[in-house]
Amino acid sequence: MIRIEDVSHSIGPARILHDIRTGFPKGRLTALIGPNGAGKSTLVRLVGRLENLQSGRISVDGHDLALTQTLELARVMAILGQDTAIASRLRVRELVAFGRWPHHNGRPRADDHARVETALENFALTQLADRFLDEISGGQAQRAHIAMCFAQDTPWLLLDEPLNNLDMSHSRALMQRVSDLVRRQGRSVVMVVHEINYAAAWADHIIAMKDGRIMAEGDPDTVLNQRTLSELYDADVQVSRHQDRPLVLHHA
Ligand SMILES: Nc1ncnc2c1ncn2[C@@H]1O[C@H](COP(=O)(O)OP(=O)(O)OP(=O)(O)O)[C@@H](O)[C@H]1O
Repeated sequence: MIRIEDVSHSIGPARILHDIRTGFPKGRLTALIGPNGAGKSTLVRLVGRLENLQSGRISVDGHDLALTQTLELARVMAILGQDTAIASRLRVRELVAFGRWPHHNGRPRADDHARVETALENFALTQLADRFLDEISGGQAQRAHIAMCFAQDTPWLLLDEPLNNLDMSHSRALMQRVSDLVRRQGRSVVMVVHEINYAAAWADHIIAMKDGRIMAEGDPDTVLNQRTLSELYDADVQVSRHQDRPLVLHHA
């Protein structure tokens, strides 16, 4: 479990997170939802240690994040940030291979190469593996970054808006793959999602954030109701059902 205790965060005079106390359950797919600016990315970045913790405590499977070595953390947790614009003169295969670094420290073995090829295949990137990142589309580049996270082969995956730029079929394929990781391999995934029905269809646990606070958390049936969602997004929504899961309708 990832435990988050009394975490507050400020940027300059602005308070971004207010005393967050929550947990991401182990072996589950957790979706973080909420309007733009709610603090979802900031929370994910703090958990992934891309941002320094200013107050409170975060622990991953009992290990205090503040006391964990970077290499050790990279074997436990892979993180896909929102800012994926890295060196564009890198080929797709080279980017995905970075995911193996925490395991081989610069000396890849046959198993590392095999896992890179599997990740490329899983995200339909084999044909693009020798292309440079600035020679592929935004959605293809997004898939390459996700493939790098998968190649890292960690018990925890933190994905900040992984569906960005993905078309419907690749979005569904990603959700299926993530769900497989959770259900068949017992991994734990936390993802920020804007497309609420992906959370409704696939998540085990949902955390709804607004204005730097947690507004609701629980299983999809608990969180995805008309009252909570209307308040969360300041918009009228209807909640129906499809295949025994909530289906959120927000077409005026
Ligand atoms: N570098 C920064 N300087 C000042 N304010 C920032 C900075 N980064 C984020 N913020 C502010 O922090 C708040 C939370 O941002 P954050 O990116 O965590 O929200 P979010 O819920 O992930 O939003 P989105 O859904 O739009 O990605 C916002 O009000 C944002 O304007």
